[in-house]
This record gives sequence, C-alpha cells and structure tokens, in this order.
Amino acid sequence: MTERIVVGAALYDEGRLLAARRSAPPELAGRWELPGGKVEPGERPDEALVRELREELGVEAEPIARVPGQWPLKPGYVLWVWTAKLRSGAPEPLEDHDELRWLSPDEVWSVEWLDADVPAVAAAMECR
Ligand SMILES: Nc1nc2c([nH]c(=O)n2[C@H]2C[C@H](O)[C@@H](COP(=O)(O)OP(=O)(O)OP(=O)(O)O)O2)c(=O)[nH]1
Repeated sequence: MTERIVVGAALYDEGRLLAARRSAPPELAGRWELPGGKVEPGERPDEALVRELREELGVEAEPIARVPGQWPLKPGYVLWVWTAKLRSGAPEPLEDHDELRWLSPDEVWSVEWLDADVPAVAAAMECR
C-alpha cells in the first residue's frame, strides 16, 4: 500500500513561522501544526498545499521549496513539508484551527507541536 501524503506549509513572513493550533479531532486538539492537509487523488502535493492554505487560512500562498525528508503520521500517512510565502491575505483560523501564531526563531519551540511536527519543524528551520 502506498502511503497517503499530508502536506504541511512552513509559511514564513519576515522571518517568522506560522503555527496553527488544531481544534479537532479531540486527540489532536490543542496541539500545534504546520497548516495543510491531505493530498487528494490526482492532485500534485504543491497544488494541495496552495488549496489547503486557501481553505484553512483564507490566503494565497506560494510554495518555495520542499523541505528534505518525510515524517510518519498515523498509519498509512506521511508528512511532506514545503517552505512557502504569503502572496496575499492575512491568515485567519477559518477551518480546523482555533488559533494562529507567528513565531520568531526564538519562539519556535514555545508551542506544543504535534509529535510528527517536531522533526519536521526542525528541518524546516534549516530551510528558512
Ligand atoms: N495538516 C497537518 N496535519 C498533520 C500535521 N502533523 C500531523 O500529525 N498531522 C495529521 C493530522 C491529521 O490526522 C492528518 C491530516 O489531516 P487534516 O485534517 O489536516 O487533513 P484535511 O485538511 O485534508 O482534512 P480531511 O480530509 O480529514 O477533512 O495528519 C501537520 O503538520 N499538518
């Protein structure tokens, strides 16, 4: 079975990284993640990233580069991350999240990231 790809955005603006706090499901609620979601069948991962940021945050974003690596999520799912920048709009927690926070480099570890995101965020910090 091939794994389903979940794309996450390391969205940077003026050197700060956007973190999003999940509102669901209960076992993940309250933990922080890179915004994104599942790639749909027939969709390119970078297209999925743009779509998810539009749906979840109400912004237009531009993927910059894939962050090397992939991180296992729940069985059957794997996380891929792109650095990205904002093209227009200001992110709002429209779907899946109840809080957003722009983190400066010294604040990046001040939130409780989902387990899978800890190594993914560390790798993304190398690609700023
Ligand atoms: N988006 C995202 N999901 C993550 C991260 N880390 C992590 O463990 N996950 C998990 C949470 C979910 O079980 C799964 C992604 O699901 P999702 O709910 O974001 O996907 P989606 O927007 O496509 O929503 P849906 O199809 O479930 O309605 O991966 C991350 O950094 N970003």
